[in-house]
Amino acid sequence: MPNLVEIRNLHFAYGERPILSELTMDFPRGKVIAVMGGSGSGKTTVLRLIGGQLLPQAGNVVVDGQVVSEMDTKALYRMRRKMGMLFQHGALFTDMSVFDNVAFPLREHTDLPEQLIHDLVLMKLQAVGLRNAAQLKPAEISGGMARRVALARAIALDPQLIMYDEPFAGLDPISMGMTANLIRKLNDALGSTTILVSHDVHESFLIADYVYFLSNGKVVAQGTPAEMMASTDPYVKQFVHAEPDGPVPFHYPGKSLAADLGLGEGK
Ligand SMILES: Nc1ncnc2c1ncn2[C@@H]1O[C@H](COP(=O)(O)OP(=O)(O)OP(=O)(O)O)[C@@H](O)[C@H]1O
Repeated sequence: MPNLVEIRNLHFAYGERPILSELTMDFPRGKVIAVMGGSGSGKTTVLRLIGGQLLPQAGNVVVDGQVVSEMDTKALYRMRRKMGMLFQHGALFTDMSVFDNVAFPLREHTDLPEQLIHDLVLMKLQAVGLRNAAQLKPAEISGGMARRVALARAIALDPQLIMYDEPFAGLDPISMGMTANLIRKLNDALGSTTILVSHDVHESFLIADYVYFLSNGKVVAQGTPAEMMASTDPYVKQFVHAEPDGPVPFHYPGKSLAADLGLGEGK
């Protein structure tokens, strides 16, 4: 199967509230795929469905040929071991050194001897340029460095699939560029597949092979970054060129301000 992950005709609702509908997406092996869209468009929900933390009401998520909703607990656990995740605000353990943070998944999920864990951790830290920071505590390094440590931790088990949720959030431009390059380099070095949830167009387009745009729980546009840059679709244009006005409304849907102020106009 050329795709490591496939989503087919998926519907998902939180209780009564529909979040994703008729969602079909492909995540080909070896590629970096960006999932973009405005706040609340359902991007994080897609990651949770792929990780099996949420189950769809209809349709399927297939990971490495297996339907996630049909997996038993053991199979789910096996699958998750092959996934590295870097969550939004994915914090480091503050009372542990950089070294111990990266060693954590190895100690938790494997029976490898401590000497081997030591070497593996140093290799991961070397890959993110922080081998010499191994003994520092998270409070002693910058925000950009902390993000790189979190990256090293996410790839500690050499995952087949790496999922990042807003990895650039809160970073300065230099750290952002560095993190983006690392995401691409780590994907290629590990021969893995990367799903990158972000609303940062510049960084995502630099490293992604393919881009999906979500709006209101649906794919509204997809293609290579170059295709998206050239797109005349109003949604894509608004997003790519950061235009404040367009198909994406600024206001959360509901009553009009006039109605709320009791001015009687509309609802
Ligand atoms: N546990 C939950 N229960 C009910 N609704 C939820 C829950 N988690 C998220 N939602 C809603 O689902 C919608 C999609 O959320 P999701 O986090 O997937 O969006 P997102 O595209 O990742 O947004 P952002 O970029 O702001 O993180 C939002 O409207 C959110 O309010």
